[in-house]
Parts: sequence; structure tokens; C-alpha cells
Amino acid sequence: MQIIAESLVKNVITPRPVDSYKGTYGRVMLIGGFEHYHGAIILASKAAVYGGSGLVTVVTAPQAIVPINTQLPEAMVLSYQDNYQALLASQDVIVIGPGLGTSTTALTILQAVLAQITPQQSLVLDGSALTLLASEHLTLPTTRITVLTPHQMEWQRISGIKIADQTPAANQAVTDQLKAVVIVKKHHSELYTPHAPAQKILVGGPYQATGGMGDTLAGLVGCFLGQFNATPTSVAAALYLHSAIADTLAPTHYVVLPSQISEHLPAAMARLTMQTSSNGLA
Ligand SMILES: NC(=O)C1=CN([C@@H]2O[C@H](COP(=O)(O)OP(=O)(O)OC[C@H]3O[C@@H](n4cnc5c(N)ncnc54)[C@H](O)[C@@H]3O)[C@@H](O)[C@H]2O)[C@@H](O)CC1
Ligand SMILES: Nc1ncnc2c1ncn2[C@@H]1O[C@H](COP(=O)(O)OP(=O)(O)O)[C@@H](O)[C@H]1O
Ligand SMILES: [Mg+2]
Repeated sequence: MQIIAESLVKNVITPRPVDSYKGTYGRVMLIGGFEHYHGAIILASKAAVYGGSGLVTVVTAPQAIVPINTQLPEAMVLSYQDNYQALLASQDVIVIGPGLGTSTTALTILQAVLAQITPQQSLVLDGSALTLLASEHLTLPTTRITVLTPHQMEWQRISGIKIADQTPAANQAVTDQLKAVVIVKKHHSELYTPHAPAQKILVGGPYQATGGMGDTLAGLVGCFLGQFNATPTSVAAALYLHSAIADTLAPTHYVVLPSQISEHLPAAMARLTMQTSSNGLA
């Protein structure tokens, strides 16, 4: 299996052109944060904002609007009861699932997004969206790129492959059928692309085993698809950077918090665009 290295990330995260504006760096809509999961969409959106997305819009439960605005004033926030569908068409990327829950409201929103997304837009499905995808046997739409970010149990639900049987060959076969890019999240997460070699990271560790870590990754993947090329290579860069920052913090942090990873993104990305040798990414 190919190893995702820092050199790949340096090819993706390039210096920003002077002649640019926020529209250059991607419009990302993140949908989730229902029930008792408001934190999940805050963490996903924080990764998108701190990772450099030009414009971040959050669609969530009415009660989550004030907490999100307070924590993340850079993001626009609206209720799912508002006409978010009108904004959907102008987005480069839709990230749906962190803290979405599995209610009938959640299912209705997910079905609407799957029906409305166009072949020019990118889609990231995480958390509850993956659980609903499996339980409701939903069909993936035609998009520019669709990325699924399941942990091993979510992947079991989608693929039907039991965790113990999730071998690279079995995972690749289902990825080929799905025609979507898949990150199977675990220690040394794996990245599967249809009909292409599988890749994995050798960065990251158990200091990342805390709630919200995957929500943060989903936001960063969406961010990179909107800001850089909408390709599996940009997904690989997000996957690597998320855990490489954790590695840099780990010697002084017994547990690395998801929000800390986001807060270190701007410095880590600046360092990666410089030619000098670095002493870590955080
Ligand atoms: N602060 C928040 O608001 C948080 C909200 N979250 C949201 O909670 C919803 C449910 O997601 P959960 O993943 O908690 O629940 P799930 O029920 O989808 O998955 C958890 C189950 O999977 C099993 N499992 C097996 N292998 C695993 C692996 N490698 N990693 C993780 N679990 C594994 C666990 O033992 C557990 O039984 C999602 O929408 C998610 O985004 C979580 O991200 C936690 C933080
Ligand atoms: N032991 C570990 N080593 C490396 N990475 C880990 C480890 N435990 C968890 N992670 C990472 O943390 C994230 C967990 O994702 P997920 O279970 O979806 O979290 P959540 O839904 O709570 O946000 C994944 O990116 C996973 O690779
Ligand atoms: Mg998750």
C-alpha cells in the first residue's frame, strides 16, 4: 500500500496567488449539529475555517445557531428550516453528517442534498450521513468527487464487511463499486480511490482517540476540496495533515483535542509552503 508523505501535501498546499479573493478558496456548506450533537458541526466547521475555506456556511438546528456564531463568527449560520436549498447551488462543496443524527428530519435533509447536488459540486459524507446511507440504502449522486469518511463500524454498515475482515482487497472492491473515495478511519487510516492504488498514513496515534476528531477531519477534507483541486490527492493531503499536526502536539499533549488541531492549521500550512526545513507542523 502506498504511504502518504509530506511531499504530497507540499504539492497540494501552495502559496496563495496575490490576485485572489475569498471566492478563490472555496464555498463550503456544512450540514449537521442536531440533537445533542451541536459540537460536531462546530468542530467540522472550525476545521474548514481554519484550513482556509473562503466562505463557510453552516446549516443546523435552530438552537445551535447562537453557539456556532459565538464560537465561529467567520461562518454564516442558518437553520435547516430556512431556505438553505437556495444557497446550495452556489456551493463548491457540501459536507453532511457530523452530528446530523438519524431522525426523520435528518433523513429528509440528506435525501434533499443527494437529490439537489450537481456534477460540478463535491460531496463529503461523514458520521450519521453514512449510517443513514447504509440503513436507508440511499444511492450516491453524480458529483465532481464524493468522499466517504467512515470509521470502521460505519464502514461495516456501508460495505457489509465486518471489521475483522476489512482487508485492503475487500475495501478496494467495495470502493470500486461505490465509485466514491473512501477514508477508512482507524490507527493509520487508509484511503481508497476507485480503480487506483490504495494509500495509508503512518502519522497519527491514540492521542487522537477523542470525540470530534473525525468531525474535524470531515471539515478539513471539505475545505481542501474547495480550496485546492477537487481530487483524491487533496483528500490525501487533508488526511495526512490532520494527523501530522496531532503527532507534533503529542509529545506535550497526552490527548490532542480536535479544536487544537484546527487552531494549528494556519501555522502548519504556512510552514509547508515555505522551503526551509521544519521542526514539526505545530
Ligand atoms: N461533540 C459532538 O457533538 C460529537 C458528535 N458526534 C456525532 O455523533 C454521531 C454518532 O457517531 P458515533 O461514531 O459516535 O456513533 P456510531 O454509533 O456511528 O459509531 C460508534 C460505534 O462504532 C463502534 N466502533 C468500532 N470501531 C470503531 C472505530 N474505529 N471508531 C469509532 N467507532 C468504532 C463503537 O464501538 C460504537 O459501537 C455522528 O453524527 C457524529 O458526528 C461524534 O463525532 C462525537 C462528538
Ligand atoms: N489510535 C488511533 N490512532 C490514530 N488515529 C486515531 C486513533 N483513534 C482515533 N483516531 C482518529 O480519530 C478520528 C476518529 O473519527 P470518528 O470516530 O469519526 O470520530 P468522531 O465521530 O467522534 O468525530 C479518525 O480520524 C481516526 O483515524
Ligand atoms: Mg465520526
